[in-house]
Amino acid sequence: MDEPPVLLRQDEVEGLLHYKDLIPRLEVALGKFSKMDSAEVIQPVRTTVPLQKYNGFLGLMPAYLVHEDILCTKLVCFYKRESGSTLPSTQATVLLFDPEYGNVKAVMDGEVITAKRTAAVSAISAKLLMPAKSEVLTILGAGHQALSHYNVFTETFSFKEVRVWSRRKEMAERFAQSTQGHVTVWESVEEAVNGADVIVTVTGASEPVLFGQWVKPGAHVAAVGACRPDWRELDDVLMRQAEVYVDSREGAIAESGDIILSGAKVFAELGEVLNGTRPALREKTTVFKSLGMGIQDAVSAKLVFEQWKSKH
Ligand SMILES: NC(=O)c1ccc[n+]([C@@H]2O[C@H](COP(=O)([O-])OP(=O)(O)OC[C@H]3O[C@@H](n4cnc5c(N)ncnc54)[C@H](O)[C@@H]3O)[C@@H](O)[C@H]2O)c1
Ligand SMILES: O=C(O)[C@@H]1CCCCN1
Repeated sequence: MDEPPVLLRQDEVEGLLHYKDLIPRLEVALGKFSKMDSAEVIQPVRTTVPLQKYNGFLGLMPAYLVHEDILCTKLVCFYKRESGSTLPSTQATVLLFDPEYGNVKAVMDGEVITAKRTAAVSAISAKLLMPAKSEVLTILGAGHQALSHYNVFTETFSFKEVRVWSRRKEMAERFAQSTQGHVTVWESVEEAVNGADVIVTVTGASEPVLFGQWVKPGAHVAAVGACRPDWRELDDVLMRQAEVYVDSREGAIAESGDIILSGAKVFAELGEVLNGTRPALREKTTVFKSLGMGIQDAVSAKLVFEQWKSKH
């Protein structure tokens, strides 16, 4: 307990955190979260501190998984950046504690954890909710989350076609050059999503970029951006015509502009589907509205720490 915390840099976390280990643990954690049992999982809705001067927020994301004895918090700054800005839109650090003594066991980069656990949860949503025969994946946005989503979606599923759109075409082209498999670049969102079975929205937009009239009936949308109550990625038509799933109802009604401003009803949490207490309406148009949860960072951090310990 008196040992100083281990410091794990981004490249170390990258080498220690793998989707095949992460996804099953996230599924267990999401299921436990949705049982709403505070003897099992304690996770307050994230606290946000506005950084108005810089168009951003500091988010504090503590969580305690009681049975697994994982106490963790992520500290994440996120910003709305102007087009062409070279500044990062997210910077995160994760602290893993010894819950008995209260000391910090590890301080680790939170960028890779945020990228991988968010994409992994979207892949869980797609596994449950995308059409049984899904051939076309469209990614809207071409940043960090776009790449982690591309990686886990192509690792987990077999799409025939992967498309990307970004508000700056050169960024979409750069993205397509950086991926292992073939990705086609599209100039408009409308064309990019035409006929798509799965659509991932990973933009920094605060106004809708995806409109319901363009979305194929029965498609699945994993909506990852727009994490403030007045920010949108999806329009009212899509929000009202889709069955809406979330990671946390409490988080969604506090933080999601797409849900609050459209008046859409939340059908279920992903954890409820995993627990079998709410159905996966795969044949309907579905939206998974992701906001991100502290327990996702906690299980990721524990995994990284276990892997690191097994090598030292
Ligand atoms: N749900 C979660 O758990 C979670 C976790 C991390 C990040 N996020 C969110 O995901 C989004 C993407 O994060 P990232 O790390 O990939 O960011 P990034 O900065 O690496 O990429 C952002 C992408 O969005 C595009 N973009 C920015 N503003 C836009 C606009 N107004 N209209 C259209 N496109 C726009 C950029 O061109 C870029 O392609 C952000 O909104 C971020 O807050 C969500
Ligand atoms: O859950 C997260 O880590 C992110 C941080 C940035 C804003 C949206 N949610």
